[in-house]
Amino acid sequence: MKTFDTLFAELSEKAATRPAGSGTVAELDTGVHGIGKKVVEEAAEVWMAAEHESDERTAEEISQLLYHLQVLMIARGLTLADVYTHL
Ligand SMILES: N=c1c2ncn([C@@H]3O[C@H](COP(=O)(O)OP(=O)(O)OP(=O)(O)O)[C@@H](O)[C@H]3O)c2ncn1[C@@H]1O[C@H](COP(=O)(O)O)[C@@H](O)[C@H]1O
Repeated sequence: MKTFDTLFAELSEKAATRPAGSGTVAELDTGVHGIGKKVVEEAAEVWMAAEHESDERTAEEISQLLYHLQVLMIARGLTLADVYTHL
């Protein structure tokens, strides 16, 4: 099963090698402004799912929020350690 850390490694590799067809590369190319909008959108979807939908749908929306947060971290050049130090 993929974890937060293994997804981050995968996305970092995509950012470095920029393979054709990667949604991550396309999202990175929208910049911090575009990625930030996705983070806010997914956060709202997490909230709505938690209030009104199933556990599975809520977990799915949370996974999407985590994905977009990781893309934002990579766009800003942040590492996992940069974030973990604040946990
Ligand atoms: N985990 C994710 C992931 N989560 C979310 N997303 C993207 O975020 C979008 C979800 O945002 P939207 O709300 O716009 O989508 P939606 O169709 O409305 O979906 P819902 O929110 O309504 O469920 C998806 O369509 C994907 O483009 C993801 N895109 C990629 N990954 C993983 O990232 C890795 C690299 O992906 P690529 O760069 O595309 O190769 C792979 O392991 C992927 O599984």
